[in-house]
Amino acid sequence: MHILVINSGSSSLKYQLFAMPAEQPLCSGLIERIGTEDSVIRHKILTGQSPQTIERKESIVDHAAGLQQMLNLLSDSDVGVIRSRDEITAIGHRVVHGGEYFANATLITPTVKETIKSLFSLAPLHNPINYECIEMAEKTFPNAKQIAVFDTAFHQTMPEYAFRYALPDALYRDESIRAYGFHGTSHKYVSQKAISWLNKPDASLISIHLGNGCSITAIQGGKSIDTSMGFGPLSGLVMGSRSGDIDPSVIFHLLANGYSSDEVSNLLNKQSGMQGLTGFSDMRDIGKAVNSGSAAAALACEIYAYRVRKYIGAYAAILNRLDALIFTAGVGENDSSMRQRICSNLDFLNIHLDPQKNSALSGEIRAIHTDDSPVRILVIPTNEELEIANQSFALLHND
Ligand SMILES: Nc1ncnc2c1ncn2[C@@H]1O[C@H](COP(=O)(O)OP(=O)(O)O)[C@@H](O)[C@H]1O
Ligand SMILES: CC(=O)OP(=O)(O)O
Ligand SMILES: [Mg+2]
Repeated sequence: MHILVINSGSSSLKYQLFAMPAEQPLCSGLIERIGTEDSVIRHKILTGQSPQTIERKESIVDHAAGLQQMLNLLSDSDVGVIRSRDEITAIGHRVVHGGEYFANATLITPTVKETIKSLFSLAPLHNPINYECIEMAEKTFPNAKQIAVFDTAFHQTMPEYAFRYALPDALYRDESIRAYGFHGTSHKYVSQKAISWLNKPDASLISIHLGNGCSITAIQGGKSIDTSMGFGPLSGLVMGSRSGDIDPSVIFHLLANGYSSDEVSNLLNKQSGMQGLTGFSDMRDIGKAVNSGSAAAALACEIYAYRVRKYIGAYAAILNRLDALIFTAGVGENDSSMRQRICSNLDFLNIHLDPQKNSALSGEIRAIHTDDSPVRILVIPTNEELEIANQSFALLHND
């Protein structure tokens, strides 16, 4: 059975086609910097003796245009890996916000689509794009089952004292205002890898997902017990273009000074974070700016790392034990200097990074702590697509 997975993030679109249940990837792709002049599509064909990569640099204006490119490549007469669209049995979609409605992978029906739509305002960078991808996939693959896997699902195990805000009770009871948490598919995938690596099912872990969006999760015995994103994917860590934690008083001040609520939302979601501090949202551009002596870029990196360190301290306290830190996603997997900044001066928590191991490059799971570090530090490449394919396969087989 072939399952196509579509993972649309805020600035990227990732996809993989798997032969299931073998978990064999047939092709995969990544479209980055969507919405900019220098978008890149990297499409990998994995069916031959050695992988073949097609790379194209061109302006891809939005996720729909990216998805169309992917669909053309999948069934291309030269490089395509499927002959007919009917070869695809199911499409697994990453959907960011499932509110309190979805704790598991779900078959997409018109009612499910309406619910995803009703959550647009809670995840404005994500749910509308996820919805658009679902509609395009339904039109292109009318015979395939469409399945949604929600970022919020893994965090449904958080205890009430962690997911409730100190707001009037009615706001939770009547309007479902609470923390939901995001990147759950990624935190689940990498924490299960860490548990296997440590051979410790009851491990206390802190999973640090640093992509364009960033979040950190405390995990006890394979379950999320707290996470830095909340009602929407805006709180917590400093991100590519999102502010992370700020005092809500800033919002009242802006509203009182002529900003509309849409303008405040745009400011906090798209013009803040590293983008606001440096003019760049991509950590590779920020790294170049630091190397060429930009004081603003260096300060922004300090702010970014400091926020992560504060959360590591907080989560070590609530876990009351720490077996491993996990770094994952675009920045977490690739940016050794950011990992170094984050892990410096954490000796009090028994976290000791080995600079040499940290700077080694590898696409595999790897340990970067010193030999005598009581807390392990792991870099684990996330694979949200494989996790979504597995959950979709399980749903179709009622496992
Ligand atoms: N080699 C690298 N060095 C530093 N940062 C990188 C590198 N590769 C990717 N990144 C960062 O990863 C971010 C994207 O992460 P990713 O997890 O793919 O994001 P998302 O899924 O949120 O779109 C980019 O914005 C970039 O800053
Ligand atoms: C929820 C979220 O922030 O997702 P992404 O990192 O893919 O933008
Ligand atoms: Mg992502």
